[in-house]
Amino acid sequence: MGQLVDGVWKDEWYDTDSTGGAFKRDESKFRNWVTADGSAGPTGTGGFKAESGRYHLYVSHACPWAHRTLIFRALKGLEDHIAVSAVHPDMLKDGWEFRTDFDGATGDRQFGFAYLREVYLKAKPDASGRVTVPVLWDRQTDQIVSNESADIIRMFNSAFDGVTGNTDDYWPEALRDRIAPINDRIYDTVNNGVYKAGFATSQEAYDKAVHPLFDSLDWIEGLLTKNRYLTGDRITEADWRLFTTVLRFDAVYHTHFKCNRRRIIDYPNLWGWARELYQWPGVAETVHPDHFIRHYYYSHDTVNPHRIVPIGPDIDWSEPHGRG
Ligand SMILES: N[C@@H](CCC(=O)N[C@@H](CS)C(=O)NCC(=O)O)C(=O)O
Repeated sequence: MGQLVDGVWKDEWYDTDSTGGAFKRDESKFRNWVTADGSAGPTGTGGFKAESGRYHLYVSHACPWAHRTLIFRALKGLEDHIAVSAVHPDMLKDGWEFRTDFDGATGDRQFGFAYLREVYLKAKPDASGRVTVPVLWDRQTDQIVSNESADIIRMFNSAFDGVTGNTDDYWPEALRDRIAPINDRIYDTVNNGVYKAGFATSQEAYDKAVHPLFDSLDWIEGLLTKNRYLTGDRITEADWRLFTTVLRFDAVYHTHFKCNRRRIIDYPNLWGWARELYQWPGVAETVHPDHFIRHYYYSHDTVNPHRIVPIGPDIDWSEPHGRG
């Protein structure tokens, strides 16, 4: 894996020497918003009106951040309006690639590029930073709208309602004060927490990540004992943001990232909740375990140098969830 420095690709792993062994995630660099009328969103510049066929989404089926955007695309009926290209699960010295020799890896359906970094360079020839998925591309102005999944799911939640007629709302006004702090804790300790534990190169950095991770899973189990969903009886973006990490936990993070105090199936309420979300209409079709199992065990050679993909647990996601 590598990154761009002033438009030039450098094959570099995360530098954890300067941070006491701790993994620090880069800030996303493209933060514009698609809105119903093209007015500016909370960050960036305006000019990105919600229109059918105008935007293209680049994802990896391995990536939990990109997976959120695919789930919102499905929940909001955007499949016919926003096309998708999916990278190959192996992320090696050239970063994400558009090879097609893996089921579900589509190649670059817009430009026929070989590497995702070419998409970044097309938008900004002197781009610097990590080349990450997801990326939302504007075909009309030929630029990246956003590479921040948390923003993209909010755009998908409402911007295209006039195009699709789907007004389902996962960021309801009345619950925002409840959702935001739950998102913050789950982002830091769970979504990003598994990466901080897994990419740590010192015991101290690992310990600092793994304890808050399991404290949060215990706290979430408590919430789901009382409530059907994280904020009560209504499913919100907080649930979907957590789901993509939970989905990968037992097969990948438990082993590969050493998050092995408990498995998700050891938490009865969290496990039932996870099955309910998996069984939600349209969601199972967005789940590609072959991509995420292959990606993590095969791509991170500092974590798993021999690239052996372990046998993995038998998990039945279609078992009735009993959350009714
Ligand atoms: N904040 C970003 C994070 C995206 C991200 O880190 N994606 C990972 C894949 S799971 C990636 O593309 N990493 C490539 C790299 O760091 O070089 C978001 O949520 O959209």
